[in-house]
Amino acid sequence: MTGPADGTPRVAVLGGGVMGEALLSSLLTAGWATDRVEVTEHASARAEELADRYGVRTGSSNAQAAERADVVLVAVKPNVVGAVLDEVAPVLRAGTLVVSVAAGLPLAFYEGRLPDGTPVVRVMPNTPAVVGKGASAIAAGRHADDDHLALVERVLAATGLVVRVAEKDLDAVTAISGSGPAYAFYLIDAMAEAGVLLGLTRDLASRLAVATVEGAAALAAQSGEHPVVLRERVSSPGGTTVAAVAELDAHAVRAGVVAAARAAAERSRQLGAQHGG
Ligand SMILES: NC(=O)C1=CN([C@@H]2O[C@H](COP(=O)(O)OP(=O)(O)OC[C@H]3O[C@@H](n4cnc5c(N)ncnc54)[C@H](OP(=O)(O)O)[C@@H]3O)[C@@H](O)[C@H]2O)C=CC1
Ligand SMILES: O=C(O)[C@@H]1CCC=N1
Repeated sequence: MTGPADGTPRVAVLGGGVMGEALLSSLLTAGWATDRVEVTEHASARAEELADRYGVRTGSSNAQAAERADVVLVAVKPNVVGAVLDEVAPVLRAGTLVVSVAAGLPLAFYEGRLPDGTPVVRVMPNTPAVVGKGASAIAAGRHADDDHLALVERVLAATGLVVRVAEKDLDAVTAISGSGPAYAFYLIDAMAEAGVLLGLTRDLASRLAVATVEGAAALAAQSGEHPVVLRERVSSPGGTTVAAVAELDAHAVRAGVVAAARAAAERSRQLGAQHGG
């Protein structure tokens, strides 16, 4: 693995949007010095905002940033990835690791556009990475070895859980953890709205909903018990919870979650076919 004397590879984050900023912030939290990270953005106002907030170099040239980098993190929308790869491919130094968070696009798409032998790793992160509570899955391309995966794990160290998967599983991962925070926010919003309907103030209902979902997730994680067991423990015979869960079943909420995840996985496959062909 190439890298400077201090062992910290130089990273270029291409695309400083929601996910690019999350990765930038986690790199700095993981100990990267500000002069080892740079970000490209084509909107100059956003580039300035990131430079001010994080003290890193920002610019608009993907090629210049990639040329200097040991690790190139692609964090643009799937429909822009092809153009960005065409910009950076001619200047990549041998051994530079390319890492992409784009949904759907297969590793073969990157390998076909980058110099032969370029190591590529796909990552599916999620937005709770911003608070160190993310869940990411990583999959290695043909030329990426264990050291490359270990480096990606180091890059993601401050984002939360990181798991290694086979590429074939990434559409499913995208449907569960990539898009999943939106399902949880949907539930939080619905619970808060219900609280308002029942007469609570919006502020109180929101705080209770957030703390309850956070607490339930922490209990599930720490106890290691099956969610059904944890749900049964909340459900007194003839009590309030069984009455509520019967309504969730009657409204097919479980089937709705399954259908939502299937739709997300299918959309991930479509994005790959649409922009990665
Ligand atoms: N958001 C999420 O929860 C997750 C997103 N992802 C993936 O992350 C990637 C980025 O998504 P997200 O951060 O949400 O999207 P954003 O739109 O927030 O970020 C993309 C950023 O890239 C900038 N950009 C566009 N074209 C270029 C270019 N040619 N060179 C440099 N920068 C450019 C955009 O600027 P401008 O807005 O001015 O066009 C924007 O700031 C996507 O591929 C997505 O699939 C993966 C997992 C989760
Ligand atoms: O909605 C999207 O396409 C991206 C990928 C996973 C989460 N957000």
